[in-house]
Amino acid sequence: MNLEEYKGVYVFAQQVDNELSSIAFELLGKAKELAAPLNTEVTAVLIGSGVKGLVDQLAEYGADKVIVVDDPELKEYRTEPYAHALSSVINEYKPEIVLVGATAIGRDLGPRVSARVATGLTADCTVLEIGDFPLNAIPGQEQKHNQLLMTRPAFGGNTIATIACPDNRPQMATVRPGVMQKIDPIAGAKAEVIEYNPGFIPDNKYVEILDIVKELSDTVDIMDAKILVSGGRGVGSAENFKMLQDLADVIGGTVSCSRAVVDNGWLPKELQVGQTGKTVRPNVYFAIGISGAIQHTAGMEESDIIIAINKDDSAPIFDVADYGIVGDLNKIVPKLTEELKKVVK
Ligand SMILES: Cc1cc2nc3c(=O)[nH]c(=O)nc-3n(C[C@H](O)[C@H](O)[C@H](O)COP(=O)(O)OP(=O)(O)OC[C@H]3O[C@@H](n4cnc5c(N)ncnc54)[C@H](O)[C@@H]3O)c2cc1C
Repeated sequence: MNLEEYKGVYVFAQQVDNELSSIAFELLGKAKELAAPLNTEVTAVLIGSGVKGLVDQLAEYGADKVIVVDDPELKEYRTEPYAHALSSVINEYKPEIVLVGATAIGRDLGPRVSARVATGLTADCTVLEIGDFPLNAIPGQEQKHNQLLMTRPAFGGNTIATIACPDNRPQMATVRPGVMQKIDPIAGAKAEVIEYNPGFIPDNKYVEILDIVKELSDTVDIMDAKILVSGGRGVGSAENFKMLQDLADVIGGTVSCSRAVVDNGWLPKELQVGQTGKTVRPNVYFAIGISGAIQHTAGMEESDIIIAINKDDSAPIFDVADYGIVGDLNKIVPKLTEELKKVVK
């Protein structure tokens, strides 16, 4: 493998029902940052059926080029044709870096594609940067420059590992939604468009979709909420979450929770924040009766303002909190709700 042949930072621009997923824009933001020290371009790979109309949005969020693979076989996500499309793009255009969202689709697609193009993939990265590998080379050891350094929690979140892929290309990573920042869209930006179709031959490996049943939810996605009122085991029961809901109602917030709450069956998994839940970045995050385990803080520490309420003044949540209230949540939360009612119109 001649590594010099591989150029450019590529992003799998996930779309569902011909609507781009937020992760596509987040990855473009990161790709732009990575492309600068490499002096290279950002390319979005847009795969679907009738998706050409989405090209301009990708340009506005940072794509210099968009490779469009448009085929009726790609209308709904199916592993085989999508893996064929993305691995064919990689074999044809030889990117140096490929970023994929760690969504349900990306988690299925990324590893399969990396195996097909015979390279490595680091899953669930929280930090991506360009640097030297190994960081501290011992005398006589070759240090490679301009490598993609991919950082992710390891061993159940108890340590942080930085992984590189120095001998193969492309360097592939999946990134969880909500971790990377989108750029402010540049209105009217245009990208070079390349249409590419590797050909699709439906065979008995293609899954036939008989029906799609959409789940309807009346709760706000916690990843979109500006204010989160998050409760932990300290809340004590499912019924006691009514107290957190009352607070959320007054300030226009959404209730979320720690994993202990989900494990106890008090709230559904879709409301869980953290390493095995969702990564959130609201303007205000209330952590009520949450100890602040690393697996929880990994999913919320980027919030603008963190307010912790805990009866234990040595709880680790206070290490990441901007404001802390030490005391019994059963007394503090109703008082806070009453006081806020007076000021919030
Ligand atoms: C691989 C792995 C992945 C994980 N992923 C996640 C994840 O995604 N999200 C997540 O949250 N966790 C995750 N965990 C679990 C995590 O390690 C913690 O066990 C969990 O976050 C603890 O939840 P908690 O803070 O609600 O409960 P606890 O740790 O039990 O803390 C309860 C807190 O409430 C306080 N408290 C109790 N009563 C009151 C009161 N009356 N007033 C005020 N404060 C009170 C206590 O002082 C305590 O600090 C994961 C663990 C592993 C191993």
